[in-house]
Amino acid sequence: MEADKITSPIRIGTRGSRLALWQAHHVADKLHEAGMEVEIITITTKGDLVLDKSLDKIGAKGVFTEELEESLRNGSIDIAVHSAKDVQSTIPDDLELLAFMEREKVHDVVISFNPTFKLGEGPQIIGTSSTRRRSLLKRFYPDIITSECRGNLQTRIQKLKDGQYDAILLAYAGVARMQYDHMIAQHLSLEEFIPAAGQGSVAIECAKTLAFDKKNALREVLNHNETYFCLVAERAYLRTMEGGCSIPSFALATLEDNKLNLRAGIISLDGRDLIVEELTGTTAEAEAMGEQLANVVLSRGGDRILKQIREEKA
Ligand SMILES: NCc1[nH]cc(CCC(=O)O)c1CC(=O)O
Repeated sequence: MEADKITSPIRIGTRGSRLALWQAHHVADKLHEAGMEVEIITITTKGDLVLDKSLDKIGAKGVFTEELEESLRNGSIDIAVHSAKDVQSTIPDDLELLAFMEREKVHDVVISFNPTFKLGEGPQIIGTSSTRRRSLLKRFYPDIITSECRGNLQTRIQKLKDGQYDAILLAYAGVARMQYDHMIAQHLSLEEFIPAAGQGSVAIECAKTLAFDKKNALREVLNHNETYFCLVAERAYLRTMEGGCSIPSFALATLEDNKLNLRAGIISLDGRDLIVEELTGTTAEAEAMGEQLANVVLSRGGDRILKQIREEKA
């Protein structure tokens, strides 16, 4: 079936945060350009409701995805749109990731109302809810005090405005998409702050039972091949590390001249123990590279860090 032969509107399921809606509209625009009718359906997830707990304490996997996945199963939506970073490393058997959209810049940024703010200059309180960012801050800026900062981007920026922190750390992608660029005080280097697997890309999920022709038409319009291979590698790494967002692991794949490069690692919660390894291969090896690199990281001390994190959390 060609795109122009799909007659009923594609029902796009999304969370209700402004960033989620931006992503859903981004998908809708692409499908529309390709001649498809679309409908956006907003669904509230547990991650949107429970704002007083750190993500690693809510515990359940897929706090931002569960309700959307239920809607895919019962057929009330055709596709679910997620920040790729928020999608569990293993998705349920009856669902599949249909596409990864072209990535935005992948790095983290410092957001502050003080335009001359720089990390590490004097005593500072930094808001972040990510164990990865917290651990990396402790390593590279040992004098910094980190403080929980959850909620959607608007909520976090409001907390910053209220004076709860001197600055907060966010992914550039969300900041750019919400047009908060003017509040960026510092761009963090990819050498030190390796992003979380999937950061900056939008993932499209569907039920395996979605009509074959519909899947093909959607994939054709929404998938970005280069991004796809990078995310396959990063997500294979995450899965093999037994990731989940509570583990401070990170992975960044890049593709240049048909060579896939994967840099990934893990850091202890106190920031003292950092392991970063790197691998180069072909796009056909993306999945295997992720698995292999995870095993290298595990064998070079990653298993020790994971064990220590599990003990600290227990
Ligand atoms: N877990 C929250 C989340 N999921 C995706 C993004 C940012 C945009 C992206 O990486 O696609 C964010 C916020 C952040 O980390 O700043």
